[in-house]
Amino acid sequence: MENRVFVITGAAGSGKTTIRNYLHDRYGMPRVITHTTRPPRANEKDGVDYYFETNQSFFHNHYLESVRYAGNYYGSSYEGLESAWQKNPYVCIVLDGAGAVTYKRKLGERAVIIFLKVGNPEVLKRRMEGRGDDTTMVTKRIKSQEYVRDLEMPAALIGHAYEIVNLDLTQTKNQVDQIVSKYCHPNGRQ
Ligand SMILES: Nc1nc2c(ncn2[C@@H]2O[C@H](COP(=O)(O)OP(=O)(O)O)[C@@H](O)[C@H]2O)c(=O)[nH]1
Ligand SMILES: Nc1ncnc2c1ncn2[C@@H]1O[C@H](COP(=O)(O)OP(=O)(O)O)[C@@H](O)[C@H]1O
Repeated sequence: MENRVFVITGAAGSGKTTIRNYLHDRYGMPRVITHTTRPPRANEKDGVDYYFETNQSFFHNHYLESVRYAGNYYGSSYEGLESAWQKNPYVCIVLDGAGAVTYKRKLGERAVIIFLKVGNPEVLKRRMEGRGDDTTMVTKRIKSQEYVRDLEMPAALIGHAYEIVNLDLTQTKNQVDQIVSKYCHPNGRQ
């Protein structure tokens, strides 16, 4: 059985974390935890949501890829991916658009990319506020070029990624189920 990493990408508030948690809860896929210098949100825990780093400690890790997003660093390590694959051949990770492109380029067929789209930026803003994000952070995020870039699927992924419009969550989960069923069969064969 070939290892796969389901990469969930899209703009802030598009539902990436929600779908990552769905893949974990419904299919038992381990979540690859990434590293960031962004301060934790009120409900976030170190080692669960992210490995929270300082501007110094961030650079002590060995990254498969890393990016700067809205003024903070984010990176995913080879070790994190390998250790998730040791637990299960199917794992999931949340990345920005640039990270998703790098995963596709480096991992080829082993990276299954799902781009979540929400056409209306007002809906995204409401979702970020609704989950309790700090208002100043939301304003900064929306002004960042990375946020604007991730509203659309990266050109390099067109034809190499699945796109789901995440408005109705039940429909989104059904579409995710259809994608997963192409790779994971109940009897364990691909
Ligand atoms: N390339 C890359 N992007 C990451 C990594 N970890 C998180 N991200 C992305 O960084 C962006 C900002 O994440 P976050 O601050 O948690 O905000 P959120 O998207 O509003 O939940 C999101 O697009 C995440 O998918 C990583 O290791 N590498
Ligand atoms: N289809 C949906 N309809 C309404 N709310 C949603 C939907 N998908 C996710 N949400 C909510 O929107 C907020 C942002 O989702 P989240 O998964 O944290 O996004 P991201 O990780 O992409 O920033 C959360 O409060 C989440 O519960």
